[in-house]
Amino acid sequence: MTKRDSGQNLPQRWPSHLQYLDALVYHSSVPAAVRSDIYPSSRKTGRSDGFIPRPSVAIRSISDPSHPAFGQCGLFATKKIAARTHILDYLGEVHCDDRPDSDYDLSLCRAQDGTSVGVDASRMGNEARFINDFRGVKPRPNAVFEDRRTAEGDMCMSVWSGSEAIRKGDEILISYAEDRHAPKDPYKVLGVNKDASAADIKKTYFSALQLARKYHPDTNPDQGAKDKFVEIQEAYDLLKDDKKRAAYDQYGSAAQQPGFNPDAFANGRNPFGAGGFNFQDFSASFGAGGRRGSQSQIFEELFGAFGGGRFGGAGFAENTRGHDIEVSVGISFIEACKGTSRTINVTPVVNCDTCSGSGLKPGAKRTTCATCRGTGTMAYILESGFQMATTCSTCHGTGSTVPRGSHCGTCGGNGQVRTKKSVKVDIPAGVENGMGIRVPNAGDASNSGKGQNGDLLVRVNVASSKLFRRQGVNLHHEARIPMHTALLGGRVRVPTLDGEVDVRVPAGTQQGEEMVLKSRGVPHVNGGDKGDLFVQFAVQLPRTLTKRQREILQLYADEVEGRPSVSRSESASPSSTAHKPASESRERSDSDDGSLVFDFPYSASARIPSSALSPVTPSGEAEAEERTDPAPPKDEERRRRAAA
Ligand SMILES: C[S@@+](CC[C@H](N)C(=O)[O-])C[C@H]1O[C@@H](n2cnc3c(N)ncnc32)[C@H](O)[C@@H]1O
Repeated sequence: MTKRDSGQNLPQRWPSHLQYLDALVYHSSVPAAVRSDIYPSSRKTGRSDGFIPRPSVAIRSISDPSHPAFGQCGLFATKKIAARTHILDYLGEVHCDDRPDSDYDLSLCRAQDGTSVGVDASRMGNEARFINDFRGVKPRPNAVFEDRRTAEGDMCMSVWSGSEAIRKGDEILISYAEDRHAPKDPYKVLGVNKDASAADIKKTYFSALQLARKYHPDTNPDQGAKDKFVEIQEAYDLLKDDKKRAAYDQYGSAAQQPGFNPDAFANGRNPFGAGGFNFQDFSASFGAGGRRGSQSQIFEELFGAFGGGRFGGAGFAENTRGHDIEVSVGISFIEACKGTSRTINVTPVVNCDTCSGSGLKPGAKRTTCATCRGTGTMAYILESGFQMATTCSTCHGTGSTVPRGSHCGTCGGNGQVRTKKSVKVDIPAGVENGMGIRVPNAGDASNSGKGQNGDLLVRVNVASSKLFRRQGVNLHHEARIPMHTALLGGRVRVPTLDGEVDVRVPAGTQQGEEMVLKSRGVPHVNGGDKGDLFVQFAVQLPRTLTKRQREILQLYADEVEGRPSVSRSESASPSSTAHKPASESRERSDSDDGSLVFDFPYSASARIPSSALSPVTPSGEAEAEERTDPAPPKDEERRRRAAA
């Protein structure tokens, strides 16, 4: 079974467009050989044995603006989870194709033939897909990934609590930067010292051959044994080659990745070239070239600022840069049109003032990091098949750790703390809903304390307006005018961004006709001319009429329809022009069917002359230059309507 019955027992907040899984699903990109390697049971149905019907977790929205995944979701403990406890499996689509755009693509394992196998939960998965990375949220993760074989022998990635219990209500946070599939330390695998001679290594290898044979796939069908055999072989292959060994000694496991270029690595560039890393940058949406580096930079879409780790999408250079902080601000429609500013409170990671970022008590010294052996980097494999080095999560790229008892009392040895800061953000006129502003360097300090700060990314939510509808830089306003103003002409008060103006309504204005108030719209966000304000007339018909109004209109109707109206005209107002016999006040014309009809009683011009539209106002003046009308009814059509 791969999917729950739709709508049944789905976790709360499970997105309706995603398929919920009970077990891993195998994508067609997984070759048969790899499939039998990682999925020997080939069960068609049935649960993965790691599935817990009601995991002790719940998906919740992240409502804290200082959380780097603000606005997204995270996974939280609904009850206390004891230390080193299996929480749930990371389920999704097992695949071997490239998924560089997926933020939910985890490295599952490397098949025996070296094929990189991923599990992608972007389209389907379970609660585990909502687990966020710890960086920018907490100083350390409280959960770990552990790849394992299920009872049936299928490969699977599980999430376990770490060395401490997870409290009820805590967010489950993991480090996506570690790669459990990176090659292991070859010295440790063979059990030799770092300074062992080539002869010693060879000797150890051959004496370990006995052990290796025990693990040879031909003699031991167990998958764990196969892995062990490959491990020993790979360790020896590396250490027997002087060049490879020297590179490993210098750069750690990153040097074991295909295509590794030590020169590029040494220069701080991506040592594996550009291929495969689909690192997105914020695209400057307004005007060519963007404005990165200016005080505030506009970008069209916020992307997950999640950098590095198991998921595709980040480049090597990102490792030295601090995390971006994402926040949202709400502004009014008018503020968006005219520009505004906001002071935003953030709590970025900064270097500790007490120890100047060293993490040490005065006089104490750091020791070489045991995890990365001082390189500050760890390797991991992208689903694209490329591999990359990333910051060591133990020493955060510094290559060293603080000995017990030597920690700085303020930062606890991290060298960094979170601090409250207020950042003034200028929001330019013309900003549209959902756009973002980048404030360079206002994000977290880099893990190593040496790289560039991350940025502050401010998403702007613009409230809608009751008066205006916005289309790009143009505004639209519906001006309601009474029937008599439409018929006889008059004035209407129209709101603009700079206050109300009086606009002259020409006699004979039709429902839906528009006039344009030039340059009364919104400025382009990157400068340039303002748009226009389109005023559309909505003619309001009275719902009730007085007796006198009814009589006047009846006279009008009689005239239009060519009926004699003698008796009624006696009771109508003597001043009314409608008293005149229809034949005197109206041109007559013959209809197609031979009956007599009267033309519409005033001249409805298709275009209102601009002179007629010049508004006169004490508070402002708007020049209406153009007008677009619905096609005027043809004579024939008018006659038909009148006859009807
Ligand atoms: C596996 S998903 C985690 C679940 C995600 N928050 C959601 O609601 O679907 C990974 C994505 O979450 C976001 N994310 C998770 N942890 C983050 C962190 N520490 N900093 C920034 N973004 C993070 C990034 O957008 C990343 O691409």
